[in-house]
Amino acid sequence: MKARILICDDEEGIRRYLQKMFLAKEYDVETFADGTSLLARIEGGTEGDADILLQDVRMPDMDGIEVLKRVKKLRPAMPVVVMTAFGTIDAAVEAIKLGAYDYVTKPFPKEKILGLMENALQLDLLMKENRVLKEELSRPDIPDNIVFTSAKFREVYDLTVQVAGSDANILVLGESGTGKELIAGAIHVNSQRKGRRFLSINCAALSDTLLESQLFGHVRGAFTGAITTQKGLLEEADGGTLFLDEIGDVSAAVQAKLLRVIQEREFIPVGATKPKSVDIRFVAATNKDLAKEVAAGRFREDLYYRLNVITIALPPLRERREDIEPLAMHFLAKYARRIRKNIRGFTPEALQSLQGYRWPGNVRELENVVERAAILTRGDLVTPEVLPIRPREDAPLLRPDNLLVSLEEMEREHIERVLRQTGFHKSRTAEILGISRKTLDRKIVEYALAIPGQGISGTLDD
Ligand SMILES: Nc1ncnc2c1ncn2[C@@H]1O[C@H](COP(=O)(O)OP(=O)(O)OP(=O)(O)O)[C@@H](O)[C@H]1O
Repeated sequence: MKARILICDDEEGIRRYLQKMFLAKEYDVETFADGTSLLARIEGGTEGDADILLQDVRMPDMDGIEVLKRVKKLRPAMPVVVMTAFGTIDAAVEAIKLGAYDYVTKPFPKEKILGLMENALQLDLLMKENRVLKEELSRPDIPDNIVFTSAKFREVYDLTVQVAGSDANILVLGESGTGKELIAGAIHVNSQRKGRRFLSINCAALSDTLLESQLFGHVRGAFTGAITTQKGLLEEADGGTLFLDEIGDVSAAVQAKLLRVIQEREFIPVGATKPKSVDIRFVAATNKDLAKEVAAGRFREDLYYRLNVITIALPPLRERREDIEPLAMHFLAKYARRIRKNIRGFTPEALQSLQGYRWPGNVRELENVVERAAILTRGDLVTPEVLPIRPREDAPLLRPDNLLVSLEEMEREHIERVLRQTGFHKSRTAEILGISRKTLDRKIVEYALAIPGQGISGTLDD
């Protein structure tokens, strides 16, 4: 698709020169002789109908900087390149501060302006793609993908749909990997807010400072490294639903700030002075016993009551074994399709072994096990050999007494065992081991531990 360029300059000669040059490069071009007509065009247009603006900072009818400010307000994401005359470098600096992509000083060679515009358009395209990807990533598998046959889960699902419309905050409880995020997504799509955004954040995976800036956003210069103003998830999720995973891990300071958002429906971005108001439904989840955390003084009681207007408790997989087969078939179809293999199902022995296992990591562990099996299976049925679940793996490792191993080896084995037991849930593993998430990530890389679905860990990302 051709990019559409808006050009605003009071000199007719420049307008004609630029128009001819861009048309020759197959761009669509619209020209404007003053700020008023340019703003009228942008105001009347729709999002996405112009890709970039090339604007003179000197205008006959109004200050070019003022025009830029208004343009940025109307179309914050549209890249703007400003043209300045010799001796007006201050205006160029001001324009960049206000969010212009770059500037050129007149007179400019043709190649320079063409190159600059192409770069700006390229960057804009990347940013757009990035935004789409981010949205896709934050979207969980929703209803169609909730698989179950057990009466226990049916009860939970019915309750979910029933309370979804109420707009009350909801607390989802359940062991790691039981589908808490999936249920949060189902609450969102069954609510009035379904046209708006569903965003989620794992409160345990981030340091306090990072969590705060992710949630509340920050203004430029709020802390070292804050080179631009960044909107937080609260602002992004305005009108929609925000899923706070592992709420039980939030520090006292962030708990206080969250309480304020829920009570007053407003928050202050990090480094800002003025509050912003928001309308958000909160769905929080934890695998901790929050009531116990409250009793122990680690979680604010008032926040607990604000979040826990309604509770949905997800049963662990071992208490609803009827769901194992349909879930296994669902994941097998998903992963076989992804790797383009034709696998019909499981042999009776494989199925039996799936049904006999305790599933400490619940559905997430089952999904990982099936994904691995899909990769390793050669025929059209999954056999027990490719299922990395043996009753032995639940049992402690036995080793002849005379076989002495290093502390390191012990550490490696222990970390691996806990990872397995939690269904490769890193935050939970770190908690059990009494180390930070960061340390755990480092050790996973150091010991080259295999995380299902990720292969051998080579990065520090989750
Ligand atoms: N009933 C279900 N049907 C289909 N997929 C499911 C179901 N329950 C869970 N899953 C899948 O299992 C994985 C783990 O689920 P989810 O992330 O919702 O669990 P969670 O309880 O939020 O985990 P954690 O406490 O570790 O954050 C996801 O990939 C999810 O899609």
